[in-house]
Amino acid sequence: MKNYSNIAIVVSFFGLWMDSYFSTKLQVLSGFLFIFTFGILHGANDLLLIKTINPKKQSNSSLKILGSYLLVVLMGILLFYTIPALALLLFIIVSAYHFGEQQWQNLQNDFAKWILALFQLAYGFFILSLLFTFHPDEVQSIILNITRISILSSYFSMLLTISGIAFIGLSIYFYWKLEKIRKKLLNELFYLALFTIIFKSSSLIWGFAIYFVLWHSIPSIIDQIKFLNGNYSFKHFIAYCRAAGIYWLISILGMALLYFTFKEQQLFHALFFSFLAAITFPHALVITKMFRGEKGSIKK
Ligand SMILES: CC1=C(/C=C/C(C)=C/C=C/C(C)=C/C=O)C(C)(C)CCC1
Repeated sequence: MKNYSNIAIVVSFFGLWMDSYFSTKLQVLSGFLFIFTFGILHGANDLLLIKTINPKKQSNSSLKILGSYLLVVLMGILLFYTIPALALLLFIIVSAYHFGEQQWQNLQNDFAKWILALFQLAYGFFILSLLFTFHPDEVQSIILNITRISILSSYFSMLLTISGIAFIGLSIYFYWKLEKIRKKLLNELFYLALFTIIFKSSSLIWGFAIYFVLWHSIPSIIDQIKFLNGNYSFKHFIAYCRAAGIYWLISILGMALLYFTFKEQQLFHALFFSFLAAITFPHALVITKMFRGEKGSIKK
Protein backbone atom coordinates (compact mmCIF):
# COMPACT_ATOMS: atom_id res chain seq x y z
CA MET A 1 0.00 0.00 0.00
CA LYS A 2 2.94 2.30 0.76
CA ASN A 3 4.17 1.79 -2.82
CA TYR A 4 0.75 2.61 -4.18
CA SER A 5 0.57 5.84 -2.11
CA ASN A 6 3.87 6.99 -3.60
CA ILE A 7 2.55 6.35 -7.10
CA ALA A 8 -0.70 8.17 -6.23
CA ILE A 9 1.25 11.23 -5.01
CA VAL A 10 3.20 11.45 -8.29
CA VAL A 11 0.09 10.88 -10.44
CA SER A 12 -1.86 13.48 -8.41
CA PHE A 13 0.77 16.14 -9.13
CA PHE A 14 0.89 15.03 -12.76
CA GLY A 15 -2.91 15.44 -12.86
CA LEU A 16 -2.59 18.93 -11.41
CA TRP A 17 0.06 19.87 -13.97
CA MET A 18 -2.03 18.45 -16.85
CA ASP A 19 -5.00 20.40 -15.58
CA SER A 20 -3.23 23.69 -16.24
CA TYR A 21 -3.16 22.87 -19.97
CA PHE A 22 -6.87 21.97 -20.14
CA SER A 23 -9.74 24.33 -20.87
CA THR A 24 -12.53 24.25 -18.25
CA LYS A 25 -14.66 22.16 -20.61
CA LEU A 26 -11.89 19.62 -21.14
CA GLN A 27 -11.25 19.44 -17.37
CA VAL A 28 -14.89 18.60 -16.71
CA LEU A 29 -15.01 16.08 -19.55
CA SER A 30 -11.80 14.30 -18.51
CA GLY A 31 -12.84 14.42 -14.83
CA PHE A 32 -16.09 12.62 -15.62
CA LEU A 33 -14.27 10.17 -17.89
CA PHE A 34 -11.86 9.33 -15.07
CA ILE A 35 -14.76 8.88 -12.61
CA PHE A 36 -16.62 6.68 -15.11
CA THR A 37 -13.70 4.34 -15.63
CA PHE A 38 -12.06 3.51 -12.27
CA GLY A 39 -14.63 5.25 -10.06
CA ILE A 40 -17.57 3.22 -11.31
CA LEU A 41 -15.40 0.09 -11.66
CA HIS A 42 -14.69 0.01 -7.91
CA GLY A 43 -18.41 -0.45 -7.20
CA ALA A 44 -19.12 -2.85 -10.04
CA ASN A 45 -18.15 -6.06 -8.21
CA ASP A 46 -20.44 -5.59 -5.20
CA LEU A 47 -22.54 -8.65 -6.07
CA LEU A 48 -19.45 -10.88 -6.18
CA LEU A 49 -18.33 -9.43 -2.83
CA ILE A 50 -21.70 -10.19 -1.19
CA LYS A 51 -21.45 -13.81 -2.34
CA THR A 52 -17.91 -14.09 -0.98
CA ILE A 53 -18.67 -12.41 2.36
CA ASN A 54 -21.21 -15.06 3.24
CA PRO A 55 -20.70 -18.11 1.01
CA LYS A 56 -22.72 -20.54 3.16
CA LYS A 57 -25.93 -18.53 3.35
CA GLN A 58 -28.89 -20.36 1.74
CA SER A 59 -30.46 -17.15 0.45
CA ASN A 60 -27.34 -16.44 -1.55
CA SER A 61 -28.75 -17.17 -5.02
CA SER A 62 -27.43 -14.68 -7.61
CA LEU A 63 -30.96 -13.63 -8.53
CA LYS A 64 -31.89 -12.88 -4.91
CA ILE A 65 -28.72 -10.86 -4.34
CA LEU A 66 -29.25 -8.93 -7.58
CA GLY A 67 -32.90 -8.34 -6.60
CA SER A 68 -32.05 -6.91 -3.16
CA TYR A 69 -29.24 -4.82 -4.61
CA LEU A 70 -31.48 -3.31 -7.28
CA LEU A 71 -34.15 -2.68 -4.63
CA VAL A 72 -31.74 -0.51 -2.60
CA VAL A 73 -30.69 1.36 -5.78
CA LEU A 74 -34.35 1.93 -6.73
CA MET A 75 -35.19 3.11 -3.21
CA GLY A 76 -32.32 5.61 -3.49
CA ILE A 77 -33.61 6.87 -6.85
CA LEU A 78 -37.15 7.13 -5.42
CA LEU A 79 -35.87 9.11 -2.43
CA PHE A 80 -34.04 11.51 -4.74
CA TYR A 81 -37.23 11.93 -6.74
CA THR A 82 -39.54 12.49 -3.75
CA ILE A 83 -37.46 14.09 -0.94
CA PRO A 84 -34.24 15.20 -2.72
CA ALA A 85 -32.94 17.26 0.23
CA LEU A 86 -33.11 14.26 2.58
CA ALA A 87 -31.63 11.98 -0.09
CA LEU A 88 -28.68 14.34 -0.66
CA LEU A 89 -28.06 14.73 3.07
CA LEU A 90 -28.06 10.95 3.51
CA PHE A 91 -25.76 10.57 0.50
CA ILE A 92 -23.24 13.03 1.92
CA ILE A 93 -23.28 11.36 5.37
CA VAL A 94 -22.94 7.84 3.88
CA SER A 95 -20.16 9.03 1.52
CA ALA A 96 -18.24 10.76 4.32
CA TYR A 97 -18.32 7.58 6.39
CA HIS A 98 -17.44 5.46 3.36
CA PHE A 99 -14.38 7.61 2.50
CA GLY A 100 -13.22 7.56 6.14
CA GLU A 101 -13.75 3.82 6.44
CA GLN A 102 -11.60 3.12 3.38
CA GLN A 103 -8.77 5.31 4.66
CA TRP A 104 -8.84 4.15 8.29
CA GLN A 105 -9.98 0.53 8.04
CA ASN A 106 -7.12 -1.11 9.94
CA LEU A 107 -7.95 0.36 13.36
CA GLN A 108 -10.95 -1.92 13.87
CA ASN A 109 -9.50 -3.84 16.80
CA ASP A 110 -7.76 -0.95 18.54
CA PHE A 111 -10.58 1.41 19.54
CA ALA A 112 -14.24 1.28 20.53
CA LYS A 113 -16.50 0.98 17.48
CA TRP A 114 -18.25 4.30 18.08
CA ILE A 115 -15.00 6.30 18.44
CA LEU A 116 -13.64 4.79 15.25
CA ALA A 117 -16.93 5.47 13.40
CA LEU A 118 -16.87 9.10 14.61
CA PHE A 119 -13.26 9.47 13.49
CA GLN A 120 -13.98 7.99 10.06
CA LEU A 121 -17.04 10.23 9.67
CA ALA A 122 -15.07 13.34 10.71
CA TYR A 123 -12.31 12.48 8.22
CA GLY A 124 -14.79 12.01 5.35
CA PHE A 125 -16.62 15.24 6.18
CA PHE A 126 -13.30 17.05 6.34
CA ILE A 127 -12.33 15.89 2.84
CA LEU A 128 -15.72 16.77 1.34
CA SER A 129 -16.02 20.17 3.06
CA LEU A 130 -12.44 21.01 2.02
CA LEU A 131 -13.47 20.45 -1.60
CA PHE A 132 -16.75 22.35 -1.18
CA THR A 133 -15.08 25.32 0.58
CA PHE A 134 -12.78 25.89 -2.41
CA HIS A 135 -15.66 25.70 -4.94
CA PRO A 136 -18.68 27.08 -3.09
CA ASP A 137 -20.54 28.55 -6.11
CA GLU A 138 -20.42 25.41 -8.22
CA VAL A 139 -21.40 23.15 -5.30
CA GLN A 140 -24.24 25.53 -4.38
CA SER A 141 -25.53 25.46 -7.93
CA ILE A 142 -25.44 21.63 -8.15
CA ILE A 143 -27.19 21.34 -4.76
CA LEU A 144 -29.78 23.90 -5.92
CA ASN A 145 -30.40 21.83 -9.03
CA ILE A 146 -30.85 18.62 -7.05
CA THR A 147 -32.86 19.93 -4.09
CA ARG A 148 -34.23 23.37 -5.13
CA ILE A 149 -32.67 24.62 -1.87
CA SER A 150 -30.07 27.38 -1.84
CA ILE A 151 -27.32 26.55 0.67
CA LEU A 152 -25.26 29.37 2.21
CA SER A 153 -21.58 28.96 1.33
CA SER A 154 -20.72 29.70 4.98
CA TYR A 155 -22.16 26.23 5.79
CA PHE A 156 -19.23 24.65 3.94
CA SER A 157 -16.60 26.46 6.00
CA MET A 158 -18.63 25.74 9.15
CA LEU A 159 -18.63 22.02 8.30
CA LEU A 160 -14.89 22.24 7.57
CA THR A 161 -14.23 23.80 10.98
CA ILE A 162 -16.39 21.32 12.94
CA SER A 163 -15.07 18.23 11.14
CA GLY A 164 -11.52 19.60 11.32
CA ILE A 165 -11.74 20.06 15.09
CA ALA A 166 -13.23 16.56 15.54
CA PHE A 167 -10.65 14.98 13.24
CA ILE A 168 -7.64 16.73 14.78
CA GLY A 169 -8.92 16.14 18.34
CA LEU A 170 -9.41 12.41 17.74
CA SER A 171 -6.09 12.18 15.85
CA ILE A 172 -4.27 13.61 18.88
CA TYR A 173 -6.06 11.08 21.12
CA PHE A 174 -5.14 8.18 18.76
CA TYR A 175 -1.54 9.42 18.49
CA TRP A 176 -1.24 9.44 22.25
CA LYS A 177 -2.97 6.07 22.75
CA LEU A 178 -1.47 3.90 20.01
CA GLU A 179 2.14 3.88 18.96
CA LYS A 180 1.68 1.83 15.80
CA ILE A 181 -0.63 4.43 14.29
CA ARG A 182 1.71 7.41 14.72
CA LYS A 183 3.49 7.06 11.38
CA LYS A 184 0.21 6.56 9.53
CA LEU A 185 -1.27 9.67 11.16
CA LEU A 186 1.68 11.78 10.02
CA ASN A 187 1.46 10.32 6.50
CA GLU A 188 -2.24 11.07 6.35
CA LEU A 189 -1.60 14.65 7.47
CA PHE A 190 0.79 15.00 4.55
CA TYR A 191 -1.85 13.59 2.16
CA LEU A 192 -4.36 16.12 3.52
CA ALA A 193 -1.94 18.93 2.68
CA LEU A 194 -1.68 17.43 -0.83
CA PHE A 195 -5.50 17.29 -1.18
CA THR A 196 -5.70 20.93 -0.09
CA ILE A 197 -3.32 21.95 -2.88
CA ILE A 198 -5.21 19.83 -5.43
CA PHE A 199 -8.69 21.03 -4.41
CA LYS A 200 -7.58 24.66 -4.36
CA SER A 201 -5.74 24.59 -7.70
CA SER A 202 -8.11 22.54 -9.84
CA SER A 203 -11.73 22.73 -10.87
CA LEU A 204 -14.42 21.05 -8.73
CA ILE A 205 -14.90 17.99 -10.95
CA TRP A 206 -11.19 17.47 -11.68
CA GLY A 207 -10.25 17.84 -8.00
CA PHE A 208 -13.00 15.44 -6.98
CA ALA A 209 -11.95 13.00 -9.74
CA ILE A 210 -8.31 12.97 -8.55
CA TYR A 211 -9.35 12.22 -4.96
CA PHE A 212 -12.15 9.82 -5.84
CA VAL A 213 -10.18 7.74 -8.33
CA LEU A 214 -6.58 7.82 -7.05
CA TRP A 215 -7.19 7.99 -3.31
CA HIS A 216 -10.45 6.11 -2.91
CA SER A 217 -11.42 3.88 -5.84
CA ILE A 218 -8.07 2.30 -6.76
CA PRO A 219 -7.12 1.54 -3.10
CA SER A 220 -10.60 0.07 -2.70
CA ILE A 221 -10.13 -2.13 -5.81
CA ILE A 222 -6.80 -3.36 -4.38
CA ASP A 223 -8.49 -4.18 -1.03
CA GLN A 224 -11.38 -5.94 -2.75
CA ILE A 225 -8.98 -8.07 -4.83
CA LYS A 226 -7.07 -9.01 -1.65
CA PHE A 227 -10.35 -9.89 0.04
CA LEU A 228 -11.54 -12.01 -2.89
CA ASN A 229 -8.25 -13.81 -3.58
CA GLY A 230 -6.11 -13.49 -0.46
CA ASN A 231 -3.49 -11.41 -2.32
CA TYR A 232 -3.11 -8.86 -5.10
CA SER A 233 -1.66 -9.59 -8.53
CA PHE A 234 -2.15 -8.26 -12.06
CA LYS A 235 -3.81 -11.55 -13.02
CA HIS A 236 -6.35 -11.06 -10.25
CA PHE A 237 -6.90 -7.48 -11.40
CA ILE A 238 -7.78 -8.68 -14.92
CA ALA A 239 -10.17 -11.28 -13.43
CA TYR A 240 -11.70 -8.50 -11.29
CA CYS A 241 -12.27 -6.33 -14.40
CA ARG A 242 -13.79 -9.27 -16.29
CA ALA A 243 -16.22 -10.05 -13.48
CA ALA A 244 -17.17 -6.36 -13.15
CA GLY A 245 -17.43 -5.75 -16.90
CA ILE A 246 -21.13 -6.27 -17.45
CA TYR A 247 -22.24 -4.16 -14.42
CA TRP A 248 -19.75 -1.48 -15.38
CA LEU A 249 -21.11 -1.41 -18.94
CA ILE A 250 -24.71 -1.13 -17.70
CA SER A 251 -23.72 1.85 -15.47
CA ILE A 252 -21.86 3.58 -18.30
CA LEU A 253 -24.77 3.06 -20.72
CA GLY A 254 -27.17 4.45 -18.10
CA MET A 255 -24.98 7.53 -17.68
CA ALA A 256 -24.59 7.98 -21.46
CA LEU A 257 -28.38 7.87 -21.76
CA LEU A 258 -28.67 10.58 -19.07
CA TYR A 259 -26.04 12.67 -20.84
CA PHE A 260 -27.69 12.55 -24.24
CA THR A 261 -31.16 13.11 -22.77
CA PHE A 262 -30.18 16.09 -20.57
CA LYS A 263 -27.44 17.90 -22.41
CA GLU A 264 -27.78 21.00 -20.21
CA GLN A 265 -24.60 20.96 -18.07
CA GLN A 266 -25.97 21.88 -14.63
CA LEU A 267 -28.87 19.43 -14.94
CA PHE A 268 -26.46 16.71 -16.02
CA HIS A 269 -24.24 17.37 -12.97
CA ALA A 270 -27.27 17.07 -10.69
CA LEU A 271 -28.43 13.84 -12.36
CA PHE A 272 -24.92 12.42 -12.36
CA PHE A 273 -24.50 12.89 -8.60
CA SER A 274 -27.99 11.53 -7.92
CA PHE A 275 -27.10 8.46 -9.97
CA LEU A 276 -23.77 8.12 -8.15
CA ALA A 277 -25.66 8.37 -4.86
CA ALA A 278 -28.13 5.65 -5.81
CA ILE A 279 -25.31 3.20 -6.50
CA THR A 280 -23.33 4.38 -3.46
CA PHE A 281 -25.97 3.35 -0.90
CA PRO A 282 -25.68 -0.43 -1.46
CA HIS A 283 -21.96 -0.19 -2.25
CA ALA A 284 -21.10 1.47 1.09
CA LEU A 285 -23.06 -1.25 2.88
CA VAL A 286 -21.22 -4.05 1.04
CA ILE A 287 -17.81 -2.51 1.80
CA THR A 288 -18.64 -2.16 5.52
CA LYS A 289 -19.56 -5.85 5.50
CA MET A 290 -16.37 -6.69 3.61
CA PHE A 291 -14.17 -4.99 6.22
CA ARG A 292 -15.96 -7.00 8.91
CA GLY A 293 -16.15 -10.12 6.71
CA GLU A 294 -14.54 -13.51 7.01
CA LYS A 295 -12.89 -14.49 3.75
CA GLY A 296 -9.27 -13.56 2.83
CA SER A 297 -7.74 -11.10 5.26
CA ILE A 298 -6.84 -7.74 3.76
CA LYS A 299 -3.11 -7.65 4.38
CA LYS A 300 -1.63 -4.14 4.41
C1 LIG B 1 -18.38 16.34 -5.18
C2 LIG B 1 -19.75 16.93 -5.14
C3 LIG B 1 -20.77 16.43 -4.37
C4 LIG B 1 -20.61 15.21 -3.56
C5 LIG B 1 -20.25 14.02 -4.05
C6 LIG B 1 -20.07 12.84 -3.26
C7 LIG B 1 -20.38 12.90 -1.82
C8 LIG B 1 -19.67 11.69 -3.87
C9 LIG B 1 -19.48 10.41 -3.24
C10 LIG B 1 -19.29 9.30 -3.97
C11 LIG B 1 -19.08 7.98 -3.44
C12 LIG B 1 -18.91 7.75 -2.02
C13 LIG B 1 -19.11 6.96 -4.35
C14 LIG B 1 -18.93 5.55 -4.08
O1 LIG B 1 -17.94 5.03 -3.64
C15 LIG B 1 -22.14 17.10 -4.31
C16 LIG B 1 -22.58 17.29 -2.88
C17 LIG B 1 -23.16 16.26 -5.03
C18 LIG B 1 -22.11 18.51 -4.92
C19 LIG B 1 -21.29 18.62 -6.12
C20 LIG B 1 -19.91 18.17 -5.96
